[in-house]
Amino acid sequence: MPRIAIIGGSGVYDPKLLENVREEFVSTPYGKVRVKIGEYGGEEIAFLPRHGEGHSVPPHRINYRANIWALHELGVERILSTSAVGSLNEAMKPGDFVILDQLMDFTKTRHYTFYDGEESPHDRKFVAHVDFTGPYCPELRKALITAARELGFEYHPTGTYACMEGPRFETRAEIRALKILGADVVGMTQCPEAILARELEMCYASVAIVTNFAAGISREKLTHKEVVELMAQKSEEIKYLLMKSIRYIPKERRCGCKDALRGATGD
Ligand SMILES: O=P(O)(O)O[C@H]1O[C@H](CO)[C@@H](O)[C@H]1O
Ligand SMILES: Nc1nc2[nH]cnc2c(=O)[nH]1
Repeated sequence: MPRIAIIGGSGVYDPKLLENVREEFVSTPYGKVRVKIGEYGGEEIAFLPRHGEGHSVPPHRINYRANIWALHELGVERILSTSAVGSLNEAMKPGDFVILDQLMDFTKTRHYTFYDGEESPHDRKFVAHVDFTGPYCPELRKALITAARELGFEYHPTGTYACMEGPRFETRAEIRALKILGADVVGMTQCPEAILARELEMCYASVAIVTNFAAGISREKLTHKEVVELMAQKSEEIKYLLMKSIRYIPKERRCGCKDALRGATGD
């Protein structure tokens, strides 16, 4: 049973670090999910490409609830993810790694919760308001930071991610506004992915890889091609970072993630 999962974002479509990979189809109340499960470092790791194998699913159409529910069904407690981002912070350059610690949600049409009361398509029919002060697991963040430092990568131990609806990139005015609001990087997939993991009391952290300066800061036209190309250039480093991080994840969970529902339901 995999305790740890990796969710691969743009440019991360196959679990290069896993061996003896098998596929499991997990039925969830939100649909079926195909998950790869392999071995690394003597333990089972699950892998899920959030955009599908051939990047066929755009960010606003990803079935985040099915994905996170499926990993929970498999027994996953800890999720590491990658996210390709644009940078609003001149100190965060293309190719840099940012271990996210905060996010802001500007998405519009997504499904943000498992807790729809009586309408929930499962037996968790209660109302829940989870604390999300710190959206990322401190223990997973520490593992990513330690690994990035030891590997000698260009990394930033904190960063605020603004999640936009997409699939278009931003206007110059939107980036100007996000910078005033304190965002460091911008993407399209951390919400509701991070929220849903917390709602199922799973630990979640994301390593953002800066692929470009954001609209109005970059002198070039923004292209998804550039995003995927840079992610391809970074694929070995990303693999080493994930492999090393996994070794630093404590066996015992001492973070608050595992008790996220305590007090959230009013009982
Ligand atoms: O966040 P990931 O999945 O890395 O994908 C990023 O890359 C795409 C834009 O090129 C968007 O989907 C953005 O969210
Ligand atoms: N929203 C958004 N996502 C990205 N992913 C990679 N670059 C970008 C960007 O500039 N904006």
